[in-house]
Amino acid sequence: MSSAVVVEDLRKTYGTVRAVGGVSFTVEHGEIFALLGPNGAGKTTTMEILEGFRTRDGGHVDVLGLDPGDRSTARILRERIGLVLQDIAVEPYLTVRETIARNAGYYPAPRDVDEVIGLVDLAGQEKKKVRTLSGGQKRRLDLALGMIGNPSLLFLDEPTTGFDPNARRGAWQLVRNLRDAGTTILLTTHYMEEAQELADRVAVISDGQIVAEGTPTTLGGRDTARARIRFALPPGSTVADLPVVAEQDEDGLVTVDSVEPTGTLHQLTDWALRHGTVLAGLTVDRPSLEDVYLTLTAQNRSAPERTQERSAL
Ligand SMILES: Nc1ncnc2c1ncn2[C@@H]1O[C@H](COP(=O)(O)OP(=O)(O)OP(=O)(O)O)[C@@H](O)[C@H]1O
Repeated sequence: MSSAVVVEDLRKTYGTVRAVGGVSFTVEHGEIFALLGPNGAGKTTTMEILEGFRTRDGGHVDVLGLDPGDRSTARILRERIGLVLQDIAVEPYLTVRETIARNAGYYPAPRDVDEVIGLVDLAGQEKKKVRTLSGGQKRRLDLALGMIGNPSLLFLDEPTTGFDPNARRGAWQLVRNLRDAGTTILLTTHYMEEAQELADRVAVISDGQIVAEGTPTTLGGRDTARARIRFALPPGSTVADLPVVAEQDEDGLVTVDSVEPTGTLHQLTDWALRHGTVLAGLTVDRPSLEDVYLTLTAQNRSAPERTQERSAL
């Protein structure tokens, strides 16, 4: 079976602003794919083109075997995708149940309304008018509207913004359950933890271009990056006493960067035991997804400035 979404060399410009400058990626059936990127990177523009809400200037796009720019198949596509957008207009004077039931009527084979109310954890709130919902409850209603049509492909644009930590974890489980039941999910998020927890694969988009793509654990060489070993310098010792090269910060914490942490740790713990001391607060880390993301997007942001500096010389 072909991929759920294929994007090749997608381009979109608004006036003089290049929003998307040659983006390519694929989303396989049954996976959760996350687009990460700073404000204005081009995520929403990309999503809107895939959803059929925005025209493209160039490139090839295939969503569930259809071209979202083709008006003749727009209705078929609309029935097979679900949308959770950043700002969904809903009738404020309808109740939660009425809103979900009304949207169910737009699809040929919708999910059961009460089942969906339960899934998004709005049971007990179904008689509330939409205008009285809290921000997080409103967002859960958005999720309900995205999934009521039983879509093959669900677009989630910053799905958990405004959620408290418990609600966020609940929403993550719901999204995983949808994926496990066969729904393909394409999401944007600003929360690295969300991408780490949910995504099978991520692409980082910066200034209209994809700067890295991979699994949350391997993105940007995270898995092979140097490990960072940290601990408190034992009393009476200096960094020069340690058996490896180390740096000490003003709080007394020692940092050792290592390409081979097993051996380095062995040297350090052996040294500590021989000196009858401990490496207090010992931790071993690789760069977090956020570290990698910040490096990737900072490199991209600073590139035009460097060009300017060079040209000023
Ligand atoms: N309708 C529009 N008209 C003109 N420029 C636009 C329009 N929509 C977006 N842009 C511009 O295109 C660029 C990409 O915007 P886009 O909304 O796609 O980014 P984003 O990655 O979704 O950002 P955010 O994380 O803030 O939602 C930005 O420079 C933005 O100002």
